[in-house]
Amino acid sequence: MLLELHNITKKYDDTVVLDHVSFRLKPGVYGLLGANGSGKTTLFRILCGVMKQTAGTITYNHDDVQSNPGAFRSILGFLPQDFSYYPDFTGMKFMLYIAALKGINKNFAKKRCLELLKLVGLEDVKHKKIKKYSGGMKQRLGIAQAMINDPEVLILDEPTVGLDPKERVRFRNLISSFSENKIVILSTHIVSDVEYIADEILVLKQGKLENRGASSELVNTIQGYVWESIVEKNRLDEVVAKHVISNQKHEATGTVLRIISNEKPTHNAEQVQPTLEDLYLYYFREDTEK
Ligand SMILES: Nc1ncnc2c1ncn2[C@@H]1O[C@H](COP(=O)(O)OP(=O)(O)OP(=O)(O)O)[C@@H](O)[C@H]1O
Repeated sequence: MLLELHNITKKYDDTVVLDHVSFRLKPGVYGLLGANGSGKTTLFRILCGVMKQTAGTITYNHDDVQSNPGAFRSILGFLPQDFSYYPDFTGMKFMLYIAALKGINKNFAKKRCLELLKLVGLEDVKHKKIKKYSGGMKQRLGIAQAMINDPEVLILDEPTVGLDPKERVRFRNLISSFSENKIVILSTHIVSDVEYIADEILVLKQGKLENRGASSELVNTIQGYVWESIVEKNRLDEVVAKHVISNQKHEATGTVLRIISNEKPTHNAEQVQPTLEDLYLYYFREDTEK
């Protein structure tokens, strides 16, 4: 299994939204990390054949996927960001409906849908209407429908948006358990979603693949740029205004600031070990300030 993007470029009129994005993915979990508007959804839509790139090619096992879209679609599972559920359908009916759309044999479909609903923890509510499901339950149904054809490539666009921390953890565990011998690509701007489960993180910034690597490798690239400093109350506003602040904690002696800066930001600042959250702020400081 080898998915390769070669110089994928997408323009809307004169605006370049994806700029020569190239990467090769073998089985594993990949976190596509980017601020809002960095091009994640556009990239996924192109990968899934919903949209055509302006230039570049995509190959799967060295075959051009767009010259035989049916073949690629049959091994692809997709959970779009704006996935629409039919609120009056039950979970089971919805799964059977998706199975029918994918042309799965009726007898097999029932067995497969039950199996998947069980796997995502919706067995007990399979005959309940989706409008009664919580956000987390809907997302779990979303992943179940994306898995219906036992895909080799699974694409999940911001699957954890709107989930509470407990559901997020559950969702992450689910993805890990599904990921064996699959290429799973998951986009998010929530760092903790990918920090633990992604084998590799792809950082997309303003349409360009800025960096890729294991979380620890990427974090090492900002070694020396993360600081902690105790700042007295009367200087707090000034320091906060001048720097990218990753965290603020009020203590009796003053405020402890975690600061992202190429240079020592205050006289008493001390270097600390960076985290992936710091890396995100380092890459997307302009985007997050907007
Ligand atoms: N149909 C369109 N016409 C023009 N510009 C578009 C169109 N669709 C998206 N864009 C622009 O392309 C850029 C990338 O959008 P995209 O939705 O791919 O980003 P994203 O990383 O998925 O962001 P988000 O996390 O907000 O969904 C944005 O600047 C967006 O405004």
